[in-house]
Amino acid sequence: MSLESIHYKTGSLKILNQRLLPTKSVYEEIHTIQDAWDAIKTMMVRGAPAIAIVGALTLAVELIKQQFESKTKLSEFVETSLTHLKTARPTAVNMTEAANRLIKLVEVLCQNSMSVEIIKERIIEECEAMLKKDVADNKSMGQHGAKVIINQCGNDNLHVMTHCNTGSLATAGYGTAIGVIRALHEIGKLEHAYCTETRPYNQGSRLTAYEMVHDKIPATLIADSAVAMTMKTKPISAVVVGADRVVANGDTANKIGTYQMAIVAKHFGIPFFVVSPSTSIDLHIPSGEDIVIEERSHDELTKMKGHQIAAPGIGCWNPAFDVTPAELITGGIVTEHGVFKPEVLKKEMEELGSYNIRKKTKFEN
Ligand SMILES: CSC[C@H]1O[C@H](OP(=O)(O)O)[C@H](O)[C@@H]1O
Repeated sequence: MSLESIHYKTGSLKILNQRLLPTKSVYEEIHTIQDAWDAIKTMMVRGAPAIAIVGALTLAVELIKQQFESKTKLSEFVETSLTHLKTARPTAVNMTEAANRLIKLVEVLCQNSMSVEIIKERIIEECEAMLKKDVADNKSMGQHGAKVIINQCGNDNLHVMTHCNTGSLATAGYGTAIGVIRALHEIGKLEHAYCTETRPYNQGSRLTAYEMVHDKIPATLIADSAVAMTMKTKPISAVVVGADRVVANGDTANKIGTYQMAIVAKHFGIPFFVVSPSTSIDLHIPSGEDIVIEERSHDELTKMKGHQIAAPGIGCWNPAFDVTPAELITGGIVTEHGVFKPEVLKKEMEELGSYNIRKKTKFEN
């Protein structure tokens, strides 16, 4: 059975409490928008696509249990709820993309002659559709990514390195960068995967290692500081990472540590791939300098499971993400529509029309 971070049926949402993995597998009920906001903020659920999907499904759960006396009241509730959810974590664009898309939908529907109840049902349908679409997009990226890695790196004996967690625990299932690793494994082309522990939240050691063992994918856990040594001494074919926000010139915000992996990969001539659904692509931001980088609690550095591991009183800086410049994404950006070089991403995505070009001129958080 595949790992699922989200258990949803109409009127009921439960999420796997990822703070307790890998030792405990506990699903928590999400009843309200504030429950979802808290779960996202405290990283009970994390991963750019999963955050947006949990946010949208929470709206669906809230809508199903409420009656609205007017279209205005319904529209106001949808907008207020989604606007709040956008504030939980600033760097990943997926929650913002979903929120803006749903707010636009309810505005358009309310201009129609539909009843409040019909509009409510349409919004719920749109939220629920995100689950299946995410898995379909991930499997499409898995195929595109596997094909491009085989084309660029050889047909077998592939050793692939990844960072953080981008699998079933970061999405509705299958994963983005880990989806490419799964696709290579499924066709017998993956010799070995290497996953970094990904300090300080340890998405790699706690979550990716858990997924690799669960799926019986041959993998080795390494310290973040062992990336260069691993690339020097092991036959690493490619590096595949996820994305929280890919911007118009291809610069990509991803988990802290991605940038230095890209620099080391460049040094060793190892192709570096970003795997990102179009829901993580924000063409409104021209380059990486304008991406808001979340800074998290110093406790994530100074404590581990509540135990003090750093001298009390030490200053800390804990950015949760960094920005990899497009020129270091040497393999390409893998999307559900295909693989694009960073320099043509904006043009290709606009031509595909798969991206809702938002009309706002100001940058969105
Ligand atoms: C497909 S998940 C994308 C992205 O999200 C993760 O961040 P976090 O665990 O803080 O939510 C990580 O940056 C992944 O690459």
